[in-house]
Amino acid sequence: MARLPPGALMQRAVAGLVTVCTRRILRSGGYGARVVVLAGAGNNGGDALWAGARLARRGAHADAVLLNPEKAHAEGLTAFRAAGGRVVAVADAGEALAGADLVLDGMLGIGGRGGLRGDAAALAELLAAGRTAGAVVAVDLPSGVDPDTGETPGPHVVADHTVTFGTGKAALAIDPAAAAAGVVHHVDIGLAPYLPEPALTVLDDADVAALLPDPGRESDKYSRGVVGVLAGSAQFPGAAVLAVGGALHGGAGMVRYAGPDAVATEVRQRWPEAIAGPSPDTVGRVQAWTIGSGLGDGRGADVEAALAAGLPVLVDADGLRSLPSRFDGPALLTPHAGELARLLDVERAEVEARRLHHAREAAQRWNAVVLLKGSTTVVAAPDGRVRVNPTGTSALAAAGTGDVLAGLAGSLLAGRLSPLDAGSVAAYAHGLAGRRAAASAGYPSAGDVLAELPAVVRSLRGAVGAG
Ligand SMILES: NC(=O)C1=CN([C@@H]2O[C@H](COP(=O)(O)OP(=O)(O)OC[C@H]3O[C@@H](n4cnc5c(N)ncnc54)[C@H](OP(=O)(O)O)[C@@H]3O)[C@@H](O)[C@H]2O)[C@@H](O)CC1
Ligand SMILES: Nc1ncnc2c1ncn2[C@@H]1O[C@H](COP(=O)(O)OP(=O)(O)O)[C@@H](O)[C@H]1O
Ligand SMILES: [K+]
Repeated sequence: MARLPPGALMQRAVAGLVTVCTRRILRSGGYGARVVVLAGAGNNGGDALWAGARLARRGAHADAVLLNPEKAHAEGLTAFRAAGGRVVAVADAGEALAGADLVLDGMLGIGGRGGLRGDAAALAELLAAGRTAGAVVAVDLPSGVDPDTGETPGPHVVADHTVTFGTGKAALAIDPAAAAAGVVHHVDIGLAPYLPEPALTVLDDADVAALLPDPGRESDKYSRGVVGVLAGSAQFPGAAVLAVGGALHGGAGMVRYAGPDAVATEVRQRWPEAIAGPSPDTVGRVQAWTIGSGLGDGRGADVEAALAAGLPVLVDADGLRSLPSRFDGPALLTPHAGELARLLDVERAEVEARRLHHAREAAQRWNAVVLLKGSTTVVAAPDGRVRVNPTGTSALAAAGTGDVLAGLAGSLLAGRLSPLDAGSVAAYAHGLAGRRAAASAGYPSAGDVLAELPAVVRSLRGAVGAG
């Protein structure tokens, strides 16, 4: 803002917002459309009023509801009125919304804190009650969500689309706020050279492709990394089969399974390429351990033996009951919300409401990377770096998919990825496998997800031309 004429950034944002509305949402391109602008007192309201003005100039019929008429964005309001826009009282908002084709939610943007109050909350309530048939387009963010955490501290707008400016925001990536954003459209307003290091990042195909291990010409099965899997039990033998399956597709040169004979037999039957032995001490040397999926109770000594090796470790599920007070080597913990709630002694709902906060807190407390699973997978490192996985799908909400993820991420650890990279790359590939599995199986099982991993890895590696 300091380097540009006043209002220039806002005009860039507004131009992008109007383009999305006219090209992607309003079939008529704006002409004849009924637009309702909900405008708060800040610049978010300014964006929405300017957009309303531009749409009115294209032939839309535009109404604006001002939350705080004395403090409304002055230039935006003048432009809106000059273009033929009409200001309606909050009390008449219901009628205007009922006939709208497009609602521009400009109540609150990145300046909002603490959920909507008063008239703003009442307007969000009208939208939630289905009082408009129009598309709800949030300007920058759905009003009322917390911009930087993905939390929804109170009433908020639930949008069909969000047009966001300059850079992504945590609220657009992390549930529950992200669930309120609908389809997200990014508008570049030229901020990139001036932005600081991001507080969190979202990987894309090319990032993941660059991180995936690439077997060199002179690699052998040991140099590619050997992963040990301490998982499964008489009660949950399938967890061992699925975790070993995930591990076999994550690039490690060998998978060693440690567990009871009966389970090892099932593992070998499904995966003859896996090596098996009864315990971590006897199964042979590894470069990383995946510990815990379906392990059940009473294997504390085995867990301790695997942890004592001082190698990079992934700890999942039942293994999370035997954590040391702090890790001093590379560690990746993969709890779901219920498991993290137990670790932190809070309610599960609290973890789901504040995913970023709780993942960060656990990462600090255990000095480990924490991959919190669920509708948004958040991977938080103790040094403060956070990655949010963009590929998740509720198709993964099926028993055993977590075991596949644990094996896959452990394999990447053995391939010498850092816990942050291993966790975020595994979550990314796992999400894509879930999507592919849903496309072919409808309601995929964990086995279906596992079966798609090779195609996912092949296509990601193809993205960098790997052989
Ligand atoms: N930065 C950029 O480069 C660009 C930014 N741009 C745009 O600016 C937006 C940010 O604008 P902003 O900073 O004026 O804040 P904004 O989101 O309008 O909210 C502040 C107002 O809300 C009020 N308020 C707060 N909490 C509330 C609550 N819970 N319930 C009710 N009211 C509440 C608060 O009142 P106060 O607390 O001060 O009394 C104040 O009046 C950004 O999201 C983007 O759209 C673009 O133009 C492109 C360039
Ligand atoms: N609603 C959802 N949206 C996206 N992913 C989900 C959802 N629910 C669960 N998942 C994913 O499914 C997997 C389930 O793992 P987990 O809870 O450990 O199950 P299990 O122990 O049965 O394998 C995780 O990768 C998690 O992120
Ligand atoms: K908004």
